[in-house]
Amino acid sequence: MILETRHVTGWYTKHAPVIRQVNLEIEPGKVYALLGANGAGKTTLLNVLASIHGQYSGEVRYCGEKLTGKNDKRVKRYRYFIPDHPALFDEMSPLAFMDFVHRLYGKTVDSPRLAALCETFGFETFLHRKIGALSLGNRQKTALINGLLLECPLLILDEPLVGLDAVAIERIYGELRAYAQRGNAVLLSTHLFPIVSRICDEALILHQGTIRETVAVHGEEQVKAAFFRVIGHE
Ligand SMILES: Nc1ncnc2c1ncn2[C@@H]1O[C@H](COP(=O)(O)OP(=O)(O)OP(=O)(O)O)[C@@H](O)[C@H]1O
Repeated sequence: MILETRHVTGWYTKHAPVIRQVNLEIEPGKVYALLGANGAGKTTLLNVLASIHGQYSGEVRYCGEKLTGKNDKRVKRYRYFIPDHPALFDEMSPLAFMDFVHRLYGKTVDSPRLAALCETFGFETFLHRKIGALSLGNRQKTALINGLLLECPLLILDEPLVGLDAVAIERIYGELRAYAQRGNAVLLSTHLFPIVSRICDEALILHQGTIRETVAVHGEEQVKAAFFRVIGHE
């Protein structure tokens, strides 16, 4: 098991939890979708799993190792997290940023793989520009390419398609599927059913802070129906 949680309850204000009793099992080889209405608690849960939000009770374990809370340095062995608005350094180039993050993770950039990913995402010409001058989509590509290159056992993505063009969306579908097939796992939050039906094996439906249902994905309509049934809408 790459990631396992037991009874995770998280809050911003004590006595007012926004996620409750979350039990998850993330296995290698699979892509998972985290679905939920606005305010369901998706970002909070992903932040807890990534060891960015420390106000929680219960257990978060990566490969059997229990996290101690916020900023547990050991998580770098296990996960890379791309938030919905990734914090990048505007003065750096994407290449310098990737190099910097790889060093934090005790790794070096795999140049041939970087070249291949740049070609996949049409990113070659942006690699040496200033991040601060990049478009929204190209900033997102910087974070995504970096995450794919780091190849941590778990890649966590909060709404990964924001800002991407149609070509990049098709390409990221392929890259994320391949990422899991290499023995890793992907956990992504989304509001978009096409990504779920195209690349996800399981959908975790979060409603009012609780995982109400975990469904094996067999198609867009099936996931949509499960989602609306859980959240109580047609
Ligand atoms: N920094 C914060 N301080 C206090 N409350 C917060 C904070 N961030 C989120 N919340 C609250 O926690 C709850 C869950 O929010 P969260 O952002 O995790 O939901 P979400 O499912 O990611 O929503 P969305 O789909 O809109 O991005 C909401 O009620 C929100 O108002």
